Amino acid sequence: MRIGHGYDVHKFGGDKPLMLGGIEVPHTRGVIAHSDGDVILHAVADAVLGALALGDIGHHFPDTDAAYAGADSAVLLADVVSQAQSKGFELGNLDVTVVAQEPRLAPYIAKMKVRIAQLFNAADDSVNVKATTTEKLGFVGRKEGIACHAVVIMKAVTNDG
Ligand SMILES: Nc1ccn([C@@H]2O[C@H](COP(=O)(O)O)[C@@H](O)[C@H]2O)c(=O)n1
Ligand SMILES: C[C@@]1(CO)OP(=O)(O)OP(=O)(O)OC[C@H]1O
Repeated sequence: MRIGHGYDVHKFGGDKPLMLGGIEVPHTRGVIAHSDGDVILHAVADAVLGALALGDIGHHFPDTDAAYAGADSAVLLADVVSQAQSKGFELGNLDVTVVAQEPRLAPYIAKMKVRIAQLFNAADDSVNVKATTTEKLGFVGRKEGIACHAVVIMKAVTNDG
């Protein structure tokens, strides 16, 4: 088993829809990013890459590469999952904490969970997504952006079935 941690931040702004956990979350503001700016999927991808000692998403999908302009982060995560499979690893479990003063995410958490599990070809109960504010403290509290932490266990694929 291998453990990995991922962390990402994106600043509110721009004119893109707000993508979080692979779904569009209705909000007055999106975030500034080279890709679609899905801070949850970026943290998750970094956690998986970390678990397998494969670097980070900036290394695999550089923000200087026009190929990733407006990229669907679900496609980037699927690529990372495929790299993990090639190394003989699959999802054990994933725990995500998204840190946002706004918008209120509780109504969308279940859908994010299902979408992320789908991207791993894993059972829904392998994935947990939770949200917290920072009680109006710091850049998140000032509603300047959204942060996300992800912790993952990747387990070796067994062929005893
Ligand atoms: N963007 C957010 C942040 C939090 N929640 C939910 O509210 C609960 C209380 O948040 P605290 O910051 O006081 O811990 C939290 O447990 C989340 O369920 C939310 O929906 N959206
Ligand atoms: C996802 C990538 C893809 O170009 O760009 P951004 O959307 O800017 O996201 P970030 O988390 O800053 O960095 C990783 C990038 O490689």
